[in-house]
Amino acid sequence: MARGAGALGSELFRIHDASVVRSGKTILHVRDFALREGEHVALLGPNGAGKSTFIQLLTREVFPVYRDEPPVLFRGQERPQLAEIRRILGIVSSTMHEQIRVHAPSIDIVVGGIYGTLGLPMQYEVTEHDYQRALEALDRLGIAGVAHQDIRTLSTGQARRVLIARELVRNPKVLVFDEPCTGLDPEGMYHVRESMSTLAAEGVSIILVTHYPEDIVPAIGRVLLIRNAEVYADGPKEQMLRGEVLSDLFGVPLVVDVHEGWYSLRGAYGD
Ligand SMILES: Nc1ncnc2c1ncn2[C@@H]1O[C@H](COP(=O)(O)OP(=O)(O)OP(=O)(O)O)[C@@H](O)[C@H]1O
Repeated sequence: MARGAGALGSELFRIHDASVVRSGKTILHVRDFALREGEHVALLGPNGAGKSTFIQLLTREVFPVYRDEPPVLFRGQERPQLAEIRRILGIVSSTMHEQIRVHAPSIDIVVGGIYGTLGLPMQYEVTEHDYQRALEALDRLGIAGVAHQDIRTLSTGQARRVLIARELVRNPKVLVFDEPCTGLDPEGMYHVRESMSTLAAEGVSIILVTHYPEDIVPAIGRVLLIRNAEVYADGPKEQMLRGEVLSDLFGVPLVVDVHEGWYSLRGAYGD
């Protein structure tokens, strides 16, 4: 199995022979998958392939069909505490961005990440230490300067980074980026991809879910291709992100261009 570059820590997740069934239909089957601390992986595939279901298997939001041998393990445990998973794993998604309708300083949104609320928590007393942690998280992403600015007045790229900081504030070991560039303009995409690169370099494991090779930052060395409820291929990026492989995955003729570790995809019209 391919691994990302750099020293890898202990095993975080293992899936073996896991099937998720809905309405009598298998919507995902995973034969073998393991992720170690510090490893980065991208899940790429068409709409409805099973990518989100894969993530929900890891976060235990969906459960596989029962087998005597447990199909999903977290740090070797069959029944981990959900709070333990939540402590080490953060999720950044475009849908969360859509939920931000309040006018609030960015730092309050980040402090909310400590308590699991969207803005400042009502039932807890926020401490000076919480604000300090929030400021550090914003600073890691290069946007400490917007801490006291209303999140609704930020550019899309800045606002998305505030949401990344909201996850980062709990110091997760793994960050899931679920279609993180959906709805962003080029400035937003640039900064979100840059943030993924920065965090990967700092040793946070990145699990990226995407439809686009452009999101797969150079630090991510391993790609799982998901199609028709199965892991169609799992291996080094250089082997997975090839024109003929992706043409087969998406069912249309595609060409892949590579420039200094960044990949892009275009249609092979008339080729
Ligand atoms: N409760 C359910 N009952 C029946 N089918 C379901 C149910 N939940 C999900 N599915 C189906 O399972 C399949 C996999 O869904 P999933 O959301 O994991 O795909 P995805 O690869 O994340 O798609 P997208 O790229 O569009 O987000 C889809 O075809 C979906 O319609």
